[in-house]
Amino acid sequence: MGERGQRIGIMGGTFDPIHNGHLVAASEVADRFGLDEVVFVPTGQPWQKGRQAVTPAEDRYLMTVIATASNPRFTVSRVDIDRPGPTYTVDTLRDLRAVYGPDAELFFITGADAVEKMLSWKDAERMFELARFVGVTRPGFELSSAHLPEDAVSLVEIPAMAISSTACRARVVAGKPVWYLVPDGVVQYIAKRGLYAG
Ligand SMILES: Nc1ncnc2c1ncn2[C@@H]1O[C@H](COP(=O)(O)OP(=O)(O)OP(=O)(O)O)[C@@H](O)[C@H]1O
Ligand SMILES: O=C(O)c1ccc[n+]([C@@H]2O[C@H](COP(=O)([O-])O)[C@@H](O)[C@H]2O)c1
Repeated sequence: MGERGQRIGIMGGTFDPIHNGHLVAASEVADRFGLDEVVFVPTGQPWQKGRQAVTPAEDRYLMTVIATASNPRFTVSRVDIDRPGPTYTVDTLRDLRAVYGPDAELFFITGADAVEKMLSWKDAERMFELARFVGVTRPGFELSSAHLPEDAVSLVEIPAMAISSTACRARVVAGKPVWYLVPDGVVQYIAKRGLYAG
């Protein structure tokens, strides 16, 4: 306390599994905004994902820890997986504000697909008051903030990573490699736990 407020990025996601697109997004925004830390926050129950079951939270959490362990500025928070019920970003931001204190500046990072849907998120108006939002480019999606409150979201172009968790899961089901799409330790964790094998 007493120091200048820390600049904290928040990278929320289902991370089923975490892939290099997530890591590049966090790294680029950290560089662009001079962030001190990026906290990766695996979701508890992602209520807007169109499928019934996601992989157990502990597996998604551990993959996120493995993927981020080598970067001194990346950390992982359990706030969303430890909170019962559907995951809402408005709650994530309240919880992380309590952790980092009133002086911290919070930057919530999302890809272009998430930016499209943001107005449908719970208490969106309140949510925009609790953090700055940063939307990053993603192949296959238009990045625009025209539908959002003015100045709520900053847009950032990042190197195009045509990777999705859906495609990674489908590759594992089909017996294809996910090397170099996800970090090495995550490839090994998926194999060790037999995730996505069908
Ligand atoms: N390749 C990518 N480039 C930029 N942003 C991405 C990329 N993949 C995911 N994101 C962003 O990361 C956040 C978390 O994404 P999520 O965990 O849902 O991954 P996903 O690949 O979109 O998953 P799925 O294919 O299962 O829907 C979202 O804000 C999403 O827009
Ligand atoms: O707050 C909401 O209502 C809300 C609705 C959909 C997604 N989110 C958050 O957006 C982030 C990316 O979500 P997803 O579903 O693309 O993995 C993650 O942190 C989610 O908790 C939040």
